[in-house]
Amino acid sequence: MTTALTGSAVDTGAAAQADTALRIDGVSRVFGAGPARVQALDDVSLEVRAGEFVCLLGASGCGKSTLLGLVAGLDAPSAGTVDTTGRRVGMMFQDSALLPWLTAGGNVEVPLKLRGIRKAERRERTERLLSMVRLAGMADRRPHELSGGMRQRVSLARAFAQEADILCMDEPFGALDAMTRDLLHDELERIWRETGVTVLFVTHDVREAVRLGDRIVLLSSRPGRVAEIFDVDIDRPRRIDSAHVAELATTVTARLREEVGRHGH
Ligand SMILES: Nc1ncnc2c1ncn2[C@@H]1O[C@H](COP(=O)(O)OP(=O)(O)OP(=O)(O)O)[C@@H](O)[C@H]1O
Repeated sequence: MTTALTGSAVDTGAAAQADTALRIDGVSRVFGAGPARVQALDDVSLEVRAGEFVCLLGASGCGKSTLLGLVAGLDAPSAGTVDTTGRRVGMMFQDSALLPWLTAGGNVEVPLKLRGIRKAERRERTERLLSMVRLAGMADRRPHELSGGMRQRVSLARAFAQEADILCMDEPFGALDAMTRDLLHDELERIWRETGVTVLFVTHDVREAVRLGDRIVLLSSRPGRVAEIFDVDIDRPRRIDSAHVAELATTVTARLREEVGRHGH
């Protein structure tokens, strides 16, 4: 496994199976011991199809980021297995985490550089990635010269520069205003459809999960378990303020409330 500032590339070497991109089987994760012991995840199982967009939804502290870290190979389960079927895994975080001394283009180039791609090709790919997130011509700007939304676009371009088959996204738009977030949902959906990447997207925003996901995996808290899986049977492209999205969001929210109530949060 190689771990870089921008994320990680993991290849488990397991036999790739045509349609299953990710198999999580009986996964538990315990942190600490004695009175400080926290069971973050308990017996989580989930299969994700290649090209599927799965949203992990749950209350704060239910283990969403822990599960993502296990898939990305940044952490190991206490029990159970995570099989990424030989596929490359990439990461994108809430904080754009751009390197301030590099330009937007320089930041996007980092994963390409780490993979030993030559300069001319790096430049070409970076330009393509920046236009994909509608930042063509911005390659020479430094992060402080960009708005929050633009920085997150650069981060999105850098995430796609990892050329991952499975992209783990940990609340990537959580800190953005609603309008910018809306635009980035559109961009992400478009790029996801163009690239066919498998996405595992963590959020605690129900509407965002319904807007983006093919399926929504609702996790319960303490310990994190799969409480329910919702199929999102709404035509794309979706609008976050559409009646269909609102209707399913109401159902999911009610179920989420039930889970939160059960644990006295
Ligand atoms: N390295 C660690 N050491 C000890 N406890 C940890 C560690 N990482 C996570 N935890 C605990 O495991 C539980 C799950 O944390 P995690 O960050 O995965 O939740 P989350 O659902 O992503 O939360 P949020 O939505 O607030 O980001 C929490 O109780 C957290 O305190």
